[in-house]
Amino acid sequence: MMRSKFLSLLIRAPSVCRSMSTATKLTTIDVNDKTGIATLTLNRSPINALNVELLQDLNESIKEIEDNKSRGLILTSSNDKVFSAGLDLNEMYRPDKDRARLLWIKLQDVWLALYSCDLPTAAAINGYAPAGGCLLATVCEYRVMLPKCRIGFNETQLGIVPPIFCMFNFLNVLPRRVAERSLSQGQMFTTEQALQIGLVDDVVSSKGEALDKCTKFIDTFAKVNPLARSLAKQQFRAADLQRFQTERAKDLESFLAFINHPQMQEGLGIYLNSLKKKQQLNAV
Ligand SMILES: CCCC/C=C/CC(=O)SCCNC(=O)CCNC(=O)[C@H](O)C(C)(C)COP(=O)(O)OP(=O)(O)OC[C@H]1O[C@@H](n2cnc3c(N)ncnc32)[C@H](O)[C@@H]1OP(=O)(O)O
Repeated sequence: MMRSKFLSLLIRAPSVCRSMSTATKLTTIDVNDKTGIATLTLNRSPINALNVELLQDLNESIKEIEDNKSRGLILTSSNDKVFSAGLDLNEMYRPDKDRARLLWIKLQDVWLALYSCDLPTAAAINGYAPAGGCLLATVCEYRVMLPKCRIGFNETQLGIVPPIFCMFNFLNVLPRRVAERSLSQGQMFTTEQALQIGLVDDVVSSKGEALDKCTKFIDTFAKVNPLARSLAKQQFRAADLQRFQTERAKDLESFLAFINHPQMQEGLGIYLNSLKKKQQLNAV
């Protein structure tokens, strides 16, 4: 009797979240003790622009989640309007050479860690997700997004060639023709358009609902053997991973050559200024 009462209490116990990361990090990890799923939150104010430190913390957090044998990983943002603004343009404009190199290496590392992650991954896209933001969302296996946001690889609009790993992500999610066209045009999709073309799997009205949907997605694997699931995923991604490793060094050198080009620097300066001007206009 006592035992069954104890068991029923256990079953009914509310889910408890444990935080795994230290407060000094630009990411936080909360593990739901009931589901065993880890929520990894981007937490770099104001817009989760990906600088060296945020990418470093992301890498460490992904590793921590894998090492702690979580059942799945949900990626989201603490900002209620922006998932991630993509790469921190200040790291690319008039760059410090060593930091720029590090930035790209860390971005490659994050992509690799998520693309080859053993766990099921899902993105709760609770805000805008341009460029690097779209990369983080589309490297995951499932996406749910809030209305009135935008997502896409806008690189070519900025005169930037999207790296091959953007292509790998899109080809996993979109038909080839749509992937090629949207990458080469630098298209940004509204939430509704993203749902229509399959760039996101679902649309919900709150972050809480988005996290619930991601949990449900991860739960669809509950009865699947984890090793078989993980190896099946690796099998699908092996050719991309192989090509990435072959081209990784070249990809880094292209990025460095690209951002050090005077024309590119001029364009970046104008773009950064236009983003700041937008705020000045809003204040008038
Ligand atoms: C081979 C080379 C490959 C290189 C690949 C690059 C991939 C990339 O990721 S490039 C980055 C592309 N990102 C963007 O184009 C996003 C630009 N930003 C926006 O569209 C908007 O900021 C937003 C929709 C994300 C958010 O809008 P919101 O109104 O909430 O905020 P803002 O007032 O626009 O911005 C606040 C603040 O942040 C500055 N900022 C915005 N984006 C970036 C960024 N990516 N890097 C650095 N800084 C950024 C913006 O200028 C404002 O700054 P101030 O407060 O100083 O005015």
